[in-house]
Amino acid sequence: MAPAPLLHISDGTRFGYRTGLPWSRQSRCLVETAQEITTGPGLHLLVAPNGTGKTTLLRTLAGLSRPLTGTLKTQGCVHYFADELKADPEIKARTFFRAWFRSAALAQAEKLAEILRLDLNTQIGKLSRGNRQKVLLILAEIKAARSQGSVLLMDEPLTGLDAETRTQVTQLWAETGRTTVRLIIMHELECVQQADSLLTIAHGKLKHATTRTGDSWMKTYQTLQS
Ligand SMILES: Nc1ncnc2c1ncn2[C@@H]1O[C@H](COP(=O)(O)OP(=O)(O)OP(=O)(O)O)[C@@H](O)[C@H]1O
Repeated sequence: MAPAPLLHISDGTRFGYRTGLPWSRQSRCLVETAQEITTGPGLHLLVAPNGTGKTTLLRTLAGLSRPLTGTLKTQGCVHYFADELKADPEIKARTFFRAWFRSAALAQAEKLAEILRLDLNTQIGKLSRGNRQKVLLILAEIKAARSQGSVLLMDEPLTGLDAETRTQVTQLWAETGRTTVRLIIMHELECVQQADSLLTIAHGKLKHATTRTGDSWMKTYQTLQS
């Protein structure tokens, strides 16, 4: 059996970007860990104000850039999804899924489309923003489910979805895929009933809460930010 997926960030790891010419590179740190952080299978939310470095952090965890200092460890198959679906606008959603999946996986994708009220016969370019996000969400779910232990990193996948769908999706995340580490950047914390932890960036430090403060993750977020 494959080991459980996990995500580990050592204490003192710094995330940011490098500027300047190769012989005079300068590092700009956006966020650093104030504690060692380990997340196992479950739903983990990354919520922080605009411009604090969430996307930079997620891209670094996905291996698309290096941390400025420190070490990261991911165990499992890492899937990273940026905030917008990149696909040929002329193909129908159904054709898109047929290109990715076969048999049982395709049936799961079609089932999920039905649950989320996505019309598979519309060209991707003619879908609304929210409906395009559903295509991305379904792709992510099925890809993660097909791997033996996945680390699923998603950047604002709920943007553009209506309130009912947001609640539906966050419930689905909480109830399914206990073999997947999901780290999700979002701003829509009010729609989350269940999650396993919350990460936030406050004053340049990455903070991690594994239990709720009070009766909501929103309250936990406010406490960590204060
Ligand atoms: N390679 C780079 N070169 C220059 N600036 C950069 C680079 N990477 C990130 N930044 C800057 O760092 C800041 C944080 O960016 P990032 O996209 O990680 O924030 P964010 O928290 O995801 O923001 P938002 O919530 O608005 O999506 C931004 O001001 C961005 O322009």
